[in-house]
Amino acid sequence: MPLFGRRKKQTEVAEQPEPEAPRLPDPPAPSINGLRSMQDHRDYLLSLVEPLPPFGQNLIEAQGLSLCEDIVSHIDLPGFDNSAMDGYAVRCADVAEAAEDNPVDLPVVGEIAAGDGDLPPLAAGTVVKIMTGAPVPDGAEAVIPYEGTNRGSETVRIFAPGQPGLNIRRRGEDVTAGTLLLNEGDLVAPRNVGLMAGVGIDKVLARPRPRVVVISTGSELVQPGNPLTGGGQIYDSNSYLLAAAAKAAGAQVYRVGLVSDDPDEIKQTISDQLVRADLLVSSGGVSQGDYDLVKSVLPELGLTDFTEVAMQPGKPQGFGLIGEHPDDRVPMIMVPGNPVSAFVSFEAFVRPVIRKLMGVEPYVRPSERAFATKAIRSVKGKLQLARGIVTADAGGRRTVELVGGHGSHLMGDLARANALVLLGPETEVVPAGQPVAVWMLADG
Ligand SMILES: Nc1nc2c(c(=O)[nH]1)N[C@H]1C(S)=C(S)[C@@H](COP(=O)(O)OP(=O)(O)OC[C@H]3O[C@@H](n4cnc5c(N)ncnc54)[C@H](O)[C@@H]3O)O[C@H]1N2
Ligand code: MOO
Repeated sequence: MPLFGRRKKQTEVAEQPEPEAPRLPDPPAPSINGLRSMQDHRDYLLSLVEPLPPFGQNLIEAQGLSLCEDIVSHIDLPGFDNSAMDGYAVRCADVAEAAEDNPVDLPVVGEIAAGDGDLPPLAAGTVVKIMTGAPVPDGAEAVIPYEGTNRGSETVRIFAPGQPGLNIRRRGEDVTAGTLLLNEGDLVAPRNVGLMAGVGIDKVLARPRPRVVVISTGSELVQPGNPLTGGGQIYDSNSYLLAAAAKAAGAQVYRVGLVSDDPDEIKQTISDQLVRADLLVSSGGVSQGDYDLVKSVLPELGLTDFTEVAMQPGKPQGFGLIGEHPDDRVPMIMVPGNPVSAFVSFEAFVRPVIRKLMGVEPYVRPSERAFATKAIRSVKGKLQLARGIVTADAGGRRTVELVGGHGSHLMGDLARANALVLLGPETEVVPAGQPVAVWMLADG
């Protein structure tokens, strides 16, 4: 029997490709003069963060948060018929003829205070004293306030008639059991907190406030409250500015403050903060300078994207997903150090990301319209975010005037402004009387 020789299979050693180093998804291509547009950069950052998972929040904590459930009342409000006035609960027939010149005397058979229960019905020909909020007994049809009586204790003299329902707040006239009070996605306002407490709810499912850690970098920086000891020193305003803005946007803020231009200190500080951050925000060190270390050091801590955006101020921008483990990476937005640039970058990028983490739409501040009182000049080729003061004229029409110059160090002018004026890359001049887009900077 022929032996069919079997070729010994050659063990093929498949070439293993080098595992690809993890990196951020491809950023958008430059679209304006070789730079990335503000919208593209913002959309890119928004695509890289997800809303935080919701959990049960105490009512007070929930104020300002976005609900992740519908809220239904399980009780009626009011929960029972009750008196709207301090006075006497009566049967209408007993006081039908009562008037200033024809008082009616009736025996007072008891007193009901707010909180009392198990009440006997009101017998014909009698009244009962009743306080505001106290339950109205069966049989009583109206409440005559003290002011329409002689306030008697054993017997009361009544000078006014009462129609059925007078001064009685009916069970369920405000809210009935089963009513939808709030929808998933609604923001919880203080009055909603009151309503939910009023129907007995103490916890709601909502996304938490993002924990935002704010760091400013720069060896020239001095903590406010301390003296400036050397020439060239300045106070760290950015960590305060960014922390305050993040707080106003709804975040829970940890202001770490200043870190000097030392690579190890920057790395150590950022690594130490990861554990308590849903978002890191740093200022400074993202431009071309020899000591702009954020840009050179951060790639060692995670996946980063440094770019230039076609906007002024706020051109140099950095973003990262920081941390070693893919599941644990924390987003970080690195804004430029000039204070106005830092603030404008906050409005353009950090605020939308905070809102996405909170699940609060719209993520982007809506542009509104205001009419230039004087001609506004702009620099072509970049989106200018100039500082402006918006006022309503006599007819209620919004007008806007620029405040200060274009310099991104002009903090005084920024503080005087109440709006950012958006002048597109094509704009050279907006003639007086023409509309421009503005972001109104609501304070608080
Ligand atoms: N050769 C180039 N130089 C610069 C460019 C460029 O394209 N080429 N871009 C300029 C622009 S635009 C900006 S914006 C800044 C951004 O610089 P950095 O993000 O690297 O910021 P720093 O150099 O650290 O600081 C800039 C400026 O801001 C002051 N600063 C920084 N931190 C604070 C703080 N916490 N509180 C107050 N003030 C702060 C700092 O002292 C500098 O004056 O780069 C331009 N240069
Ligand atoms: O971009 Mo810088 O922020 O113009 O001053």
